[in-house]
Amino acid sequence: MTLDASPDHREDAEPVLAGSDLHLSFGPTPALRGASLSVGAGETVAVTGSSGSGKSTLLHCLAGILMPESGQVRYGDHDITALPDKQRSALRRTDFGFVFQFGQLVPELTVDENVALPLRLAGVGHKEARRRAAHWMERLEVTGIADHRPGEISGGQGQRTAVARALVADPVVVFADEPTGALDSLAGEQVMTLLSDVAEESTTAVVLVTHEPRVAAYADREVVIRDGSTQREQEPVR
Ligand SMILES: Nc1ncnc2c1ncn2[C@@H]1O[C@H](COP(=O)(O)OP(=O)(O)OP(=O)(O)O)[C@@H](O)[C@H]1O
Repeated sequence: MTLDASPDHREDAEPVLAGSDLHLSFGPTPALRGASLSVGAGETVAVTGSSGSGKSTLLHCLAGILMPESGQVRYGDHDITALPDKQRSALRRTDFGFVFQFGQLVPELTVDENVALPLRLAGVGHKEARRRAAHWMERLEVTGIADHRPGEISGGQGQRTAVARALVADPVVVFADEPTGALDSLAGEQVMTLLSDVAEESTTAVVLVTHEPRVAAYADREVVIRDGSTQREQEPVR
């Protein structure tokens, strides 16, 4: 699925992705109780809130990983919540990128193989995948460790590798769940600076879950979630 998401139309354009009035419980535990969030092309939206407030659950619903019990997630012409499993999985592979708290790199593969992996899985040839991976490794400043394995690199290098991997297939939306949560502040700032620069220069929309105000400050907008309900939208405090 390809969306027209020119950066020139960021301000007024339809959101690229919009979840509205999402509800989801895990057994007796309500995780989302009326959560809404939209993100536009080239925009970074931070989801903040205390532990257990529903941030990750909201991200997972927006990304089509979890199905809400009610509410909609619009992506282009689709309601993701109405798509069959197979189509939602395909959409995640082709249109979305993911960065998690612990990079979740494949330990047996080198940095450049990890970055190229989404392209290889999508059937892109070896040479072309390496070429495109090299571009993103340079952009995320991990070229010097291209032939290292995840066990041989620092946490910050690992997260920058994970960001390069999330971006390598030119996703429309990147979902980042506490991408700096396991890093010291300097390494975290480097990851966030690079991620927000890339989003700013491109049409990539970023949904960023964080409990750290310093990380949320990199976003264009902040959505606060409390007890499963999104509270208000605000400019992040810088
Ligand atoms: N798989 C699950 N099974 C049962 N309960 C869950 C599950 N995932 C989340 N929950 C519950 O749903 C609520 C919201 O959890 P969620 O992980 O979305 O919060 P969060 O804001 O991301 O928290 P944190 O900042 O601690 O990661 C919590 O009460 C949590 O215990």
